[in-house]
Amino acid sequence: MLQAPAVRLTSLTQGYGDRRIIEDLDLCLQPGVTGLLGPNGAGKTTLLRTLATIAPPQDGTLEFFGTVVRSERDARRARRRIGYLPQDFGYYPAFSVTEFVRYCAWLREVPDKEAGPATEKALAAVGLADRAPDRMKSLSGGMLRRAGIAAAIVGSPALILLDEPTVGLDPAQRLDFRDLIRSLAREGTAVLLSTHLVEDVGAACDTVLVLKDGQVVHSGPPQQLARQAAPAAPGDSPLERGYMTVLGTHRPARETAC
Ligand SMILES: Nc1ncnc2c1ncn2[C@@H]1O[C@H](COP(=O)(O)OP(=O)(O)OP(=O)(O)O)[C@@H](O)[C@H]1O
Repeated sequence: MLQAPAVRLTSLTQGYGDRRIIEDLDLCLQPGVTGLLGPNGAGKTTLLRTLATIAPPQDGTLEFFGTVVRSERDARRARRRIGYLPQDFGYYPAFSVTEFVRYCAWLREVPDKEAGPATEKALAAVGLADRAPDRMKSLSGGMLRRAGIAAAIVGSPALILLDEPTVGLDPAQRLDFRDLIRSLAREGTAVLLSTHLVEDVGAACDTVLVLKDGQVVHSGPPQQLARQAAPAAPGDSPLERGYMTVLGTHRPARETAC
């Protein structure tokens, strides 16, 4: 039997008040790493917040692992399986790194017995085991970001939403981060990675979505995006040129991968 996709959006409309940011969007996410590229203001964060069930859709259907979200109760149930790293995440400065990640595990209702080992595992995965007892306020910007990544992956959620997770990471940590999300994907996790770093997408993603004005204008493997590159398109790599090319042409394409 075919497995239900991690996420299925049908005719999603989302915005702020009367302002529509995303309109009539269909989208399907499978296990693996999906990169989400798009210019500033394209609607990436709006999409991630919707998938994190922070803001209910203005219209359309949101489905996780085959179950449609129809109520706050459904949303809460879905949230147990979703790890989310917002672009700007809040934390109590006086919390230790362990307390912060454990608190995020508690918010996601990771069972008490599992929360301790899961916290240790998540901190080890982002290379922060040695800073576990330190206060959050003592971390550097890149370390804070890694603590946020640990909070998103703690308890092994089946769907992980990451909003610009590699901002502030040094090159070695970015390479480790790519390894981390690839290994999560191998275990069957669906990872949605919103980023402006095209090379992260080329190195770590199975699929790339390009969002422009709230519409998916390209969907497919990174190699396919690279093949779109027009000879005169700006960029330092085929993938960057392909990205710039599809942004320039803006052909709305329905995402129908599953
Ligand atoms: N809370 C809000 N209230 C009103 N408008 C908002 C709000 N948050 C975002 N917007 C608007 O929604 C649009 C999409 O913003 P969003 O943050 O989703 O884009 P993005 O693709 O994540 O951009 P960036 O790459 O700059 O992070 C923008 O025009 C933005 O001004």
